[in-house]
Amino acid sequence: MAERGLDAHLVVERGATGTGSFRLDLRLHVAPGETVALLGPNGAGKTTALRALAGLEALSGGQIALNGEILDRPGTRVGRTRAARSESHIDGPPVNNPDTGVRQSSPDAFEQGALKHDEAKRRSNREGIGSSGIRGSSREGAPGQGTGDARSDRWVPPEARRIGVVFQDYLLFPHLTAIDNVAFGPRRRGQGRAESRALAAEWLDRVGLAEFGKRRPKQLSGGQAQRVALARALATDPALLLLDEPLAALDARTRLDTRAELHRHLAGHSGPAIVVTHDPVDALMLADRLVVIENGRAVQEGDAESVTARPRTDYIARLVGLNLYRGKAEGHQIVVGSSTRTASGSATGSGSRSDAASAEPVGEGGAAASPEGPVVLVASDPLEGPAFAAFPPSAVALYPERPDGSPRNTWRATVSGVHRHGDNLRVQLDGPLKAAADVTPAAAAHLRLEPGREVWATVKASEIRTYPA
Ligand SMILES: Nc1ncnc2c1ncn2[C@@H]1O[C@H](COP(=O)(O)OP(=O)(O)OP(=O)(O)O)[C@@H](O)[C@H]1O
Repeated sequence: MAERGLDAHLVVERGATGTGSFRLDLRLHVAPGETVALLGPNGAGKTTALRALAGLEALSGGQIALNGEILDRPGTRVGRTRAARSESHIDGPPVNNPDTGVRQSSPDAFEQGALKHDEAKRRSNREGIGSSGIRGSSREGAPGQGTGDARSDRWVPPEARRIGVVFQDYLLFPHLTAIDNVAFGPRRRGQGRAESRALAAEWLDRVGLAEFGKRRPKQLSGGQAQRVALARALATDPALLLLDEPLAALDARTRLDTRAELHRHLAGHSGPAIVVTHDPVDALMLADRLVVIENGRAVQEGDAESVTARPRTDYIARLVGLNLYRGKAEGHQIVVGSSTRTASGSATGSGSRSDAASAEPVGEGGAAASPEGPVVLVASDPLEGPAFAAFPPSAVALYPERPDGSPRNTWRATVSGVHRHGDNLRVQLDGPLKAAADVTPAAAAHLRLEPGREVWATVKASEIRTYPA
């Protein structure tokens, strides 16, 4: 039986474009009713992944299956057809796809995109892609049946994919009213005008905008426009919902309300959903599972609790606000650092560790390996082998002099930067263990914290979390 939900292996390769090359290689399995957050730094490939799923960018390899139907699968005879269709989607104004809500900045851009898309379709048809967009004869295998290396090339164009997309800038058609924006998708899918408008009215009501149907996008607030965009995506009853930074353009207050509402709608959506976000709070609130991507690959995935409790890369550590180091654990000790020299004033409990394994600390603020050598941290929980050690900036205490009766982890550090962090100040520390520490403004004044100032830093063993690397 065909697998329900999304089952995708997205491989997108971009050759050198003057700014270097990029390869996305990402496996995504999203169950019906499940929401996955795609998180990652700028340029990680999140938008590329969404575009590939929506059909705006052709895969170079792998395949996309939605409820068992293959939407994109480059075959072994990749030739002009794929090149032609990818070129038509990547360049110029993005392809207009009213069903999926693809970006367009003006009616002109909309028309140009539509024309370009029509031309691409004509070209595809000439080259053997039928109106369903599925290329391949029975000789090449039935739909959905992979045949190992001799795979058939299959492609379902964006407008034929049952996918709803909400982009961060809402992408409503500016010349259409809210209700016509929402009705556009059902209309395109062949429903009558009255029926489409009735459905649109129902969806506007569901997102709390029953009274706003006659307004044009520029007469709506950011939060309202976002809700119209969501209604528009949901009105087509999509099998897959894609949301690209759905809350990014909203102010803090609207964001809070809209997030809660979006969460409700996602809970009511029976298909798989993917939310791209930079914001860990959005990810934690909206998603059942997080997939963190860096450089086009998944570096960590799991539920919010496991990812935030045990970050495995510097990016995730920053996201959740932890100091993170990679090293080698020997019982309660974990050796972090890149050379074998022990820095004076490093964490107590460290002798000269000439046997220390080379280890690479990853630290808050992009810390590199300490040039001063390894540091031995002492943690409450014992562990053996390659390990991560993590602690929050709030666990670091700073002193002008070495404190008496020091906790197990005490080291001398130099302040390299100070900036506001909520009600406190976040202090970047250089030295044998690069770290971030949070202090109150009063403590910062008392310690006269400024770049170049030498201080003593401590962390209790019970505050250091260790886990296998
Ligand atoms: N049309 C394009 N042509 C060539 N390279 C591109 C194109 N669009 C994006 N890229 C490159 O592909 C890589 C992935 O970009 P993508 O937009 O998917 O990242 P992202 O994770 O969504 O980033 P952000 O968070 O900044 O939106 C980047 O290196 C980017 O420079």
